[in-house]
Amino acid sequence: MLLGAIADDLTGATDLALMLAREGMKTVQVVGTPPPGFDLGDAEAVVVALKSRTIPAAEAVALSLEAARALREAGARQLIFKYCSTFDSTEKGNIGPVAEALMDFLGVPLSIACPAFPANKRTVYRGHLFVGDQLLSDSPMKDHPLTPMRDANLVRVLQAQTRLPVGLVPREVVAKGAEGIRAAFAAAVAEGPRLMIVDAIEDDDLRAIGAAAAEMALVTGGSGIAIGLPENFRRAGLIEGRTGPAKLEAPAGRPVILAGSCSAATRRQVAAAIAAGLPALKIEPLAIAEGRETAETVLAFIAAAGDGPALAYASDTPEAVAKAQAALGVERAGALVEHLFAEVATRLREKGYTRFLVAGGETSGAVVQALGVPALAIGPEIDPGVPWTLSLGDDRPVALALKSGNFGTDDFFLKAWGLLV
Ligand SMILES: Nc1ncnc2c1ncn2[C@@H]1O[C@H](COP(=O)(O)OP(=O)(O)OP(=O)(O)O)[C@@H](O)[C@H]1O
Ligand SMILES: O=C(O)[C@@H](O)C(=O)CO
Repeated sequence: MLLGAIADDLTGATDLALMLAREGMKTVQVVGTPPPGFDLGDAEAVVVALKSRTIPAAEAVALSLEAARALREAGARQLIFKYCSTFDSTEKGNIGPVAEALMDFLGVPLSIACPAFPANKRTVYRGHLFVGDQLLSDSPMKDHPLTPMRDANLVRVLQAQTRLPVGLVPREVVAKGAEGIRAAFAAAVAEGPRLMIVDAIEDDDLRAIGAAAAEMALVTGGSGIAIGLPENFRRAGLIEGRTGPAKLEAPAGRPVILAGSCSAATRRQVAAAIAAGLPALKIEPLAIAEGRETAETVLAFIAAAGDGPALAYASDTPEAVAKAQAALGVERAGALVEHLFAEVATRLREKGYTRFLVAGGETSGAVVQALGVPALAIGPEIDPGVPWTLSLGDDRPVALALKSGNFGTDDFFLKAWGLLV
């Protein structure tokens, strides 16, 4: 094992694991910190998926340190702390506190922070994060229920979360390539900044940053920050070049789509699936609360839908979500949907369903936890940031596509199945 990663949510971990696999590392994703002796096979990279994005900072730090210790003990020479490409955090954290604690743990003088993921239109320029053509603070992320992002200046955002001085490696330095970036890192160590936001607007920037960070014990960022790291190990003769699988051999069984994400991309995907004639059942939190919608009603719908994938979705407009939240409370509205999907997924597996496409990070977390999946092998890319995966270490394996809310093209729910054999 060469590279260890700690991701602050499940779909983010899958996103990173795909990046590492695509760039040629044998990669395994584990759900939570693996216990001592956990069989990691011949993995060269291991991504630990935590659920630490919005929990209290002290808890996020403790969980991340536990994962870091396990990864180091398993042999990791370099660690990645993976967070969202939209830098999802609050004034208190958890990006700053976790990065700081991991630097202390590893005893390193300098680390970097770069959420850029150009394939999904997240770029950093002069320290400012863009989502497509908009500054982060003008994007829909400004209204996120848990981590509203109202400042696009990442130096300022990160500085509010850490005692360590935060600096910037601007694009004109990144454009000089690995040598130039390495010189900027050396200057920072001499001058005082300990955490550097690094500009990146295209994959070549990230590859140069990766090469410059070959000796850095900790890097932090979105999945894009990993794009250039496998090449360092390849150059050192520690891994062989190889490309990931084009298709995934999924266990025989029926398919289903469970969408608990209300993000704009997911809502477009739901609309496209309905327009294409997929059997679709809309689930409303109020109907669950009043007992009108239950696991039985959802299972009956899915069973009646035939052999192709049926869609059960709670995805709704911001207005409808706000209404449900006003009636039930934010937490209860979310929990009702998550628990229902978790129960439906468990019972579907008992009925022989083996192919699950789940939309939404929290929703995926609830489903994977309910299915008791300990680890995931990474299969082919459906869209940037979303692979098919195969559950590992359980006796009834399932194929899972765990989609971050805002990832994927509009026809994602339709085209994903073509990558399974
Ligand atoms: N109609 C609804 N009303 C209120 N809450 C809902 C509704 N539908 C889903 N939810 C809840 O909203 C939350 C959506 O979070 P989730 O992380 O699954 O999706 P996302 O935020 O789009 O994805 P990601 O975290 O990957 O960006 C879940 O807790 C889900 O149960
Ligand atoms: O980086 C991203 O955007 C995703 O992997 C993610 O973490 C979404 O929650």
